Amino acid sequence: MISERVIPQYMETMKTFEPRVWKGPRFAARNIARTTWVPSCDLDGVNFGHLVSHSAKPLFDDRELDAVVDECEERASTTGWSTSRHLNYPTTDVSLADLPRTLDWFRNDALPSVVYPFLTDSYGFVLPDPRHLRVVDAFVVKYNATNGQTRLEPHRDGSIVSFNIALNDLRDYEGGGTWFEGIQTAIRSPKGHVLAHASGLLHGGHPITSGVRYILVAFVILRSYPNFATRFYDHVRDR
Ligand SMILES: O=C(O)CCC(=O)C(=O)O
Ligand SMILES: [Fe+2]
Repeated sequence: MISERVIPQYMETMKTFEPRVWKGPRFAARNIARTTWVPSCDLDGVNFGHLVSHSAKPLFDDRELDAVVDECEERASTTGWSTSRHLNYPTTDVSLADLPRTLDWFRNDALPSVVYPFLTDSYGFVLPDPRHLRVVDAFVVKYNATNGQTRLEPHRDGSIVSFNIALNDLRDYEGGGTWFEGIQTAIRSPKGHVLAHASGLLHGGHPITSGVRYILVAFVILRSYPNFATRFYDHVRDR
């Protein structure tokens, strides 16, 4: 059920997404409104926070997101979409490693100034300072109701925290969203919103019934924490 077991490669791939400069946050992370689900509980039954965290506002401009989709479609028009990058639960995707403009924006701006602060603020009960976080895989996923993949079956990612950035508008497709088995809900994320979750939660891509949905998905680990998938094990095992 765990989709990613190729952990040794993460030591190499994390270098691709390492910020060259650590910019300060764009917003004070504590001021980012968010909706949360799935309370975490430690063994004494104490809840320290929630395992799913969704920004209540867009954290990126349309211009930045449109540039990601444009570069991705431009690249896919020559080399095609990949459907074999993830072994057990493959998405139709393009790696950010193949999108130079997007990669530069992602590693040097989006991660250090927006997403990492959002994650450490959402998961302060387990994640330390943003500088310890490392993305090990990041890719643009396309769901297409008429020609291509429409869903992703429930699975668990092999990182510590996963997040996705919605790259297009909810009106561009029907259905869709990130499905969480534990709450029996698909969270439909408006353009620019960031949806983060403990990677080990059982989740999937809810089927779209019309249109096209684009998201940027990334898997995050802690630099120097070797046992990634089980970091949240006590929290996710029944969910
Ligand atoms: O479509 C989604 O919202 C989920 C995608 C996902 O879980 C993944 O790519 O690992
Ligand atoms: Fe996933």
